[in-house]
Amino acid sequence: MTSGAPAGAPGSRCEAGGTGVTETRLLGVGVSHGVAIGQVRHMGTGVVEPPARRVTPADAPRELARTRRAVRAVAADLRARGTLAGGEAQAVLEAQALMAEDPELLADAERRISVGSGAERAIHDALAAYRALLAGAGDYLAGRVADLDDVRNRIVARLMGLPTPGVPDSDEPYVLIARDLAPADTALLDTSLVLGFVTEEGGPTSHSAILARALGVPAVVAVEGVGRIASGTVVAVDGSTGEVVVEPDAARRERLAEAAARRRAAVLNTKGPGATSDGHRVPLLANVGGPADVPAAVAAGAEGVGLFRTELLFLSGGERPPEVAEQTRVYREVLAAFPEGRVVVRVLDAGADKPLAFLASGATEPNPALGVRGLRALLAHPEVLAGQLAALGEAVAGLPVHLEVMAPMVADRADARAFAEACRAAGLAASPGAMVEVPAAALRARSLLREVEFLSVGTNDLAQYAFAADRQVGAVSRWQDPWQPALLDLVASAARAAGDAGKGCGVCGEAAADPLLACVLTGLGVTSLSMGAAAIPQVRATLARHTLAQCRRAAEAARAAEGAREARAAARGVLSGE
Ligand SMILES: C=C(OP(=O)(O)O)C(=O)O
Ligand SMILES: [Mg+2]
Repeated sequence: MTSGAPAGAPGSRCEAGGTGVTETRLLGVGVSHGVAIGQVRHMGTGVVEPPARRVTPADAPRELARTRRAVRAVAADLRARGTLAGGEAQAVLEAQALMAEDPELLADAERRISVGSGAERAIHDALAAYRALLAGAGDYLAGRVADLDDVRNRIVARLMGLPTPGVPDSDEPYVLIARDLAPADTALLDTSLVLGFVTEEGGPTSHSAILARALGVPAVVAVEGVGRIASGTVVAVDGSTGEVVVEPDAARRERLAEAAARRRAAVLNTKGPGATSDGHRVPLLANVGGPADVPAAVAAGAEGVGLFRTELLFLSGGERPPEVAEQTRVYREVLAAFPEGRVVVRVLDAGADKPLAFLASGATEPNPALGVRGLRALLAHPEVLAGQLAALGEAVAGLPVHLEVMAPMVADRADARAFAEACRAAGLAASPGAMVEVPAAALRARSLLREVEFLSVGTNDLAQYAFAADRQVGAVSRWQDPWQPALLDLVASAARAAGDAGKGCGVCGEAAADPLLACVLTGLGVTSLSMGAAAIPQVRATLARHTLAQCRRAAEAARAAEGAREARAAARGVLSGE
């Protein structure tokens, strides 16, 4: 058998032979690290096509009542799943429940019933119209189509008396394959049975990917043709390289199992603060969305919080921002969990994929990701920013924690100055910082650092804007790969400027959760890494195996490569070969 280096674009297929056994290797995008080997089971999310049953006007009230009951039951089920799952998943499931309960949707179904459609057909067609609107919106809304399809399948299945689509029944551990995993399912995956998962669609920042990392389950997304693998077939999933090997031969299974055991042992044996093997400190921090995420961060040994996404608090608040007292309570809960630690709170990042009615400009934006979002929205509504900074000031009073505050979507020095001035005006005793998410900010980091005390690179958005590749769209996931050398160049520019200014430059995007890339980022001069808690132990272990000089050489090799796959292979070559 010849394994060879991964070749081709994500989703490409190659045969490998050599010992008489033929394997099929599929390539996707590895989004959650680790290796899983096991039998395939498919997610039961096939579209249920309801019959075009005609009903008489006399039956219409009964059909409408059935529709209402089904919608209520599905929304309640989604909320119950959210309560069980907690954290980031809960907000996603709540959003799905709201989709199901949308009054416009019910009104459309009612219209269809009144002209003779049965309940299941009416809701199916009403959701199809809604879906077409979302898919055609050409922006972040298109990324919600999978969530909407899941809502449709659940309501239609309930009306037709079919089992709820979702995770397959199995007593044996398995590798889950799906077109795209709906949040309702990933939230409740039994990690003792699900060895890993593979999806045909999705990208590194899709819900499936984010939730897989939160669960600590190996995952590969954007694997073309994976839906055709028969149930029961054994596959090996490598969430680090993005490889899915169908019917791996004995030698490969052994190699992968050994590598997985080595990684597990390294994780168990590496404790303490983040550092390279020669003692260069790189604090490992957690990304949190609120107090619910804190226990996992503490358990993983996070040295603090590098990104507190405050949007969740605002997204659940409805028409108005949450009261200052409520904000203060929530912030204090997170701050109190890290005495003597560092907690970086990001002020509200609204707009684009996180729309909030009370911050909308009123004008419809043709491309919200390039519109009034992040800091731009806050500067247009200074009272919201002032309320948040006031709440933070009250929350930190008397606590020994080292609080830092940063702004999302800073584009230039004027933005950085406006944010630093707002912090000063609020009398907040916390260092102000700027997120580097816009290429202009990375290129002119030096100028931003005249206004703020630190930088934090958000690689998710930085990749989106550097490559003009919407982070919600699986079809452009190749450009969202944080190993893209152009992205590494931008990170290097920000880190060098911060180093020259004697200030810190962290990374808090998903890139920091990739253990190999964490070494490369360290080599580029990044001074702290913040990630979902589940990734911290593996990143700590990998960093502890390499010196700073090795990390620097790996960074140089990656930047010299022509593409993301080549960059990863080059860095791997340097780090495993030395
Ligand atoms: C950390 C980031 O912010 P978010 O994912 O919340 O937009 C990023 O863009 O990398
Ligand atoms: Mg961002």
